[in-house]
Amino acid sequence: MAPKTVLITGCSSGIGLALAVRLARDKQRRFRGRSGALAAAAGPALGRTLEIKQLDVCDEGSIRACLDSIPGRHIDILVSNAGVGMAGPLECQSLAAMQSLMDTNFFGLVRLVKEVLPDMKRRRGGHIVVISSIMGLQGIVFNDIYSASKFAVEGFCESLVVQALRFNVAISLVEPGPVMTEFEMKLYEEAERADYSRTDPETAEIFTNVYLKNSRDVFTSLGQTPEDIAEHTLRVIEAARPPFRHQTNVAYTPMAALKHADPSGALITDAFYKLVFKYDAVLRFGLRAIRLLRWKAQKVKAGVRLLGFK
Ligand SMILES: NC(=O)C1=CN([C@@H]2O[C@H](COP(=O)(O)OP(=O)(O)OC[C@H]3O[C@@H](n4cnc5c(N)ncnc54)[C@H](OP(=O)(O)O)[C@@H]3O)[C@@H](O)[C@H]2O)C=CC1
Ligand SMILES: CC1=C(/C=C/C(C)=C/C=C/C(C)=C/C=O)C(C)(C)CCC1
Repeated sequence: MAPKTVLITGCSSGIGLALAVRLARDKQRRFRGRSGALAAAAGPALGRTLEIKQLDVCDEGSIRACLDSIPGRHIDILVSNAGVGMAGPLECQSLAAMQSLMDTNFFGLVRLVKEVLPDMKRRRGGHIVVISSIMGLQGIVFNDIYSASKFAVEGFCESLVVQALRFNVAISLVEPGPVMTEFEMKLYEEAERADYSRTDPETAEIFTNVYLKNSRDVFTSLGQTPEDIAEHTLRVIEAARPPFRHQTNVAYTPMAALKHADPSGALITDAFYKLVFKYDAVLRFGLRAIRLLRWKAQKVKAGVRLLGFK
């Protein structure tokens, strides 16, 4: 099988970086890629199965220049990963910042697909893999704009997939829950800088003392590594019949199921309300228990390695 050309956006850190490194180091050398800035992590794969390119998903010219530099503009797999986060009370966020987030997370994908899909349709083959989020299926308190951007991504792909299939082009949405990357750190840094005088004291208190505190615990207890997401994405890429949706974190599957179990929306809204405002002690206890179990599991794994079993 000839190696496949993969274009991954947003490779300077996090999921994009882990995926680019994973594909470039594929033992069977099935992938050839061009991506963002990641020379340091690429090691010996650089220049052989990995090439680095500048690409701004908010700039059509930059996308076109990147594609034009690829022989025959031939891309087998596009991984649309570039994205930014935003969390906090709506009143504290400027419209310009919201529009910029939509421009990256949603229109960035649209710009890429507009450039790549016609070539894939002509060739009657290709795969567009989109790093969406569990928040593209269910909103989470104080993530109003970010979640809206991922809902837009999901709606766009859901509409497009049927037409694409007619041309033998697959579309897949990868839907991670929390992942431990710079994404999380950037959110906390922004929260430190935010001007909470733009909202009422009660909302500010809920965001900083309830949401942010629990969110940190959620990331440490339920968060996946970017390498985990790279493995999940690889499985989606390798599949003989790629799934349209793929959730990476089983802890979040009940959340999405609850939404669809009750079309009125009462079940899921009520569950979230209670988790945030009523049973937060239970939530914290549960998260602590999960952290402890994960820590124990790591120790066991390390012990097994030490004994030479792996
Ligand atoms: N971390 C998480 O908890 C989750 C993340 N996701 C999604 O995963 C994707 C990757 O995020 P993650 O790895 O966590 O975060 P990181 O912040 O580590 O990585 C984001 C990447 O996107 C790039 N990027 C941002 N804007 C642009 C742009 N205009 N053009 C090109 N590249 C850009 C960044 O590059 P640079 O900084 O150089 O601009 C960076 O390489 C995002 O789409 C995010 O929404 C989904 C679920 C959970
Ligand atoms: C589950 C849960 C919470 C937080 C979830 C978070 C913080 C999820 C983050 C997901 C991300 C970052 C997805 C990125 O695309 C709360 C509201 C604290 C309390 C209620 C239960």
